[in-house]
Amino acid sequence: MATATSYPDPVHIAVIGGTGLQHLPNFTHAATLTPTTPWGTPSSPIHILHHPSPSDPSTHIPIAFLSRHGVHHELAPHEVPARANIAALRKLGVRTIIAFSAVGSLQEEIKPRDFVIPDQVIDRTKGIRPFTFFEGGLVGHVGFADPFDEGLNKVVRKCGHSLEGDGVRLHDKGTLICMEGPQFSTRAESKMYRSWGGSVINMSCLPESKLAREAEISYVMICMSTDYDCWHTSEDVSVEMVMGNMKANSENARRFVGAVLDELSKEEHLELVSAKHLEGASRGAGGITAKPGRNEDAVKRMEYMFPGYY
Ligand SMILES: CSC[C@H]1O[C@H](OP(=O)(O)O)[C@H](O)[C@@H]1O
Ligand SMILES: Nc1ncnc2[nH]cnc12
Repeated sequence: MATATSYPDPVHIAVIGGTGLQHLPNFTHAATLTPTTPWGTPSSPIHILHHPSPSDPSTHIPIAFLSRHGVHHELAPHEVPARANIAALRKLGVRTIIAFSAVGSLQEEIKPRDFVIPDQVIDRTKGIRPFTFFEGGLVGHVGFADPFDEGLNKVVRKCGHSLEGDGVRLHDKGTLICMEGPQFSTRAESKMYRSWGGSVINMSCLPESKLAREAEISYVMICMSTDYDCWHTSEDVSVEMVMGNMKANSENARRFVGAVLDELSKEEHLELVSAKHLEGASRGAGGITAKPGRNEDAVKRMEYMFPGYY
């Protein structure tokens, strides 16, 4: 059967898969989309998967899946077209993103293969990644005090804890350091991040989560620890170590994501996954540029996500 290349209905929930989580098997595949946005093409085709509705298994909830580093992990963290990814998801109707990431642990108690749901992030990227939709004649400033959606995080934590004792260990909170990479940190940097209160470290949360906020999409990140970076007495991080732990624990990672999708598909979470609480935030944020000063092309680009906003 030929794969559909379009999807007729809005899709509210997306999963962004990271290192070692390039597919979500065990879901019915409904369509493969290859959109182009004013910010380029996304990292990978977007797969629309059908998730059986918990209240009526004869119906389904569509889920969008995107592989952050490309289908074969060919995009380095600084090459991920985050604006195209987020814009394409928004255009599909996405209002909730469950992002997945392989992270280094900066704390003894966060052991390799443990899961962490961060509630804060420290930006250690270097400004070389395009990081905003608001530029070129349309200025906007959105709030980012709490980078991860607390309502969604509560649901994610509950799902993670429900799998505990079954191989899953979960830490409810944490400060994520997002570094530039692609090289791993020096030992001095790793120790400095610990002194800052960092819990885990990756190279992928930013600008992804900032752009999601600008796109009025709720965003959370499920992190899986793969190593102790290089501050610990154990062996220093390497790609082999990251991939080895990801592979060994990938079944738990998939079960975790599956449990979150099961829960979010319930009718009681409809309001939460529609991110009603973020609606209009970017209209106000972008209102700072007076109409006569708005650049036509910048406004046109934003029309892709927000028709009629500016
Ligand atoms: C392969 S180690 C470094 C790489 O792993 C993480 O990827 P992701 O967040 O997409 O799971 C980290 O952020 C780096 O991109
Ligand atoms: N130690 C580390 N530093 C940055 N990103 C990572 N992803 C997995 N382990 C990491």
